[in-house]
Amino acid sequence: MKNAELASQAGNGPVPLLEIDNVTLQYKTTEHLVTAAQDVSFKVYPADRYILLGPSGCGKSTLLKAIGGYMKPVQGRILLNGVEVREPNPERMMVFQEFDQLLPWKTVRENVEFALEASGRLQGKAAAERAAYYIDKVGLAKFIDSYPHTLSGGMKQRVSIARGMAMEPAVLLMDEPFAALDALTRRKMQDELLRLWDDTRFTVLFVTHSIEEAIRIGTRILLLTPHPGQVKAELNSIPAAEMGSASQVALETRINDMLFAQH
Ligand SMILES: Nc1ncnc2c1ncn2[C@@H]1O[C@H](COP(=O)(O)OP(=O)(O)OP(=O)(O)O)[C@@H](O)[C@H]1O
Repeated sequence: MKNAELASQAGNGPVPLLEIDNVTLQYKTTEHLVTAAQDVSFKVYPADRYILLGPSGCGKSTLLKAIGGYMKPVQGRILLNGVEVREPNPERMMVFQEFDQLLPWKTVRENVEFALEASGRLQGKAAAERAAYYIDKVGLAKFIDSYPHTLSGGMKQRVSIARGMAMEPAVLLMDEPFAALDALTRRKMQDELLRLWDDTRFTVLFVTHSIEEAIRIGTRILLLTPHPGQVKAELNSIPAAEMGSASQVALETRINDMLFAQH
């Protein structure tokens, strides 16, 4: 039996899927030691849409990299299902902001299949079927045999999301995935992500510096202080039906005040 199940049976309440426990992250360059995040703790539960929100340079991407297993904490631990994260793994798939995450010489279908096969997740017919399923989910069935250079930025980003979701990771890590899109496409992609989530209830950890995006996408929002990032607060977002209402404005104002408060 897994540790998480044991803890749950011991009556310790809901068990986090992901636990960031007192984590400090640093970069060592030849001249400097940069502390990107300091003593950060938070917990992500299954089916959370968990947002890391904070000003530029507060260490959001660095935290995501460490959760992805690309960087080791100098202090603290990162646990997925009770097991310490030590290296990258398909259980923690990343989707980045850049549009050039796809292999240009492979079609949409081949890009998604390749990730499944190279990671050892699925092979052959099973990989092809899984790829087609998620490409359809992101509305690109008609473009399954197209090459990336023939797609718009938003479409390429959809392929990256399909590729991440096709791995059916324990947690999908998204680093400002819509930041480089125009406002209209960005809004459409946000709605699409929420529709996908309604369908499959995956767990997502999403980095943004847009307060509006955090409220729209998130169920819970972690506010980080300016560099080096420390936890300022953790807030619940509002239900989708309240977007555009006075409660959205109130939450935006509250977050804004907290992010720009001096203490
Ligand atoms: N490879 C690196 N080497 C040295 N310092 C780095 C490196 N990457 C990031 N940093 C520093 O770590 C700090 C946190 O950077 P990070 O990219 O995690 O912030 P962020 O909150 O994601 O910012 P943004 O919203 O602008 O993307 C910054 O001070 C940055 O300069």
